[in-house]
Amino acid sequence: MTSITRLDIPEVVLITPPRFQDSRGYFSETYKKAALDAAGLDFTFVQDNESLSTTPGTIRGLHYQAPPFAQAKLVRVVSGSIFDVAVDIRKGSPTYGKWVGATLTAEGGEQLLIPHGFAHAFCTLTPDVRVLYKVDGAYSKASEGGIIWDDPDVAITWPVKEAVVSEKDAILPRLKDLDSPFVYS
Ligand SMILES: Cc1cn([C@H]2C[C@H](O)[C@@H](COP(=O)(O)OP(=O)(O)O[C@H]3O[C@H](C)C(=O)[C@H](O)[C@H]3O)O2)c(=O)[nH]c1=O
Repeated sequence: MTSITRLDIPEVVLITPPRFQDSRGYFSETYKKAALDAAGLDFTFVQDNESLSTTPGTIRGLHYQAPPFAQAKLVRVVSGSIFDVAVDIRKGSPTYGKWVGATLTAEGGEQLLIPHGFAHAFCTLTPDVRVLYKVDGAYSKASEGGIIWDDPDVAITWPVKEAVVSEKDAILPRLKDLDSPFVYS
C-alpha cells in the first residue's frame, strides 16, 4: 500500500510507494496515477526531469515557474539522498513564507509532491545524487522565478551552512522583495 502523508502545510505530500523485495532485489511502482487520484491528488504530469549533483551540500533552488506555466513536482531520488523543501508563496495563504521539508533517499524511495504556488529546492546530503522528478507543466525559462536559498525570513534549516549553488541561484531575490505571481484560493 502506498504511504501518503500530508506535511504541516497539507498541500505538500510525502508519498512512499511499496517495494516488493526478493532474493534479486526489489520492484516498485514508482508512479501510479490511480494511487494518487484515490488520495485526491489529481495531477497530470507531462515531463520527467533528472539532475545529477556530484558534491554534497549542493543546493538547487528555490525555484518556481509563474502561471500559466506553473509546475507541480513529484520528486524522488535514485542515488544518494536530499533534504527537499517547499516554501508557500501563495499571497493570502495562512502559511505564506513558511516552509516544509523531508529527507528523500534512494534507499527508502520516498517522494515529495509539491503543488503550484510553492518554491522548491533541495540540498544534497551525499556525493553523486541523482534526482528524478515529474512536472505537470513544460519548462518555460521566461516564466522562471526564485528566492535565495538562505533567505533569513524563510529561515530554512538546511543541513549545511555553506552551499554549492549556481551563479543564477546565488543572486535570487529575498521573499520580501518578491511579488509572488501566486494567490491562495
Ligand atoms: C529546469 C529545466 C532546466 N533546463 C535546462 C536549463 C539549463 O540550461 C539547465 C540547468 O537548468 P537549471 O540551472 O535551472 O537547473 P536546476 O538548478 O536544477 O533547476 C531546477 O531546480 C529546482 C530544484 C527545481 O525545482 C526546478 O525543477 C528547476 O528549476 O537545464 C531544461 O532544459 N529544462 C528544464 O525543465
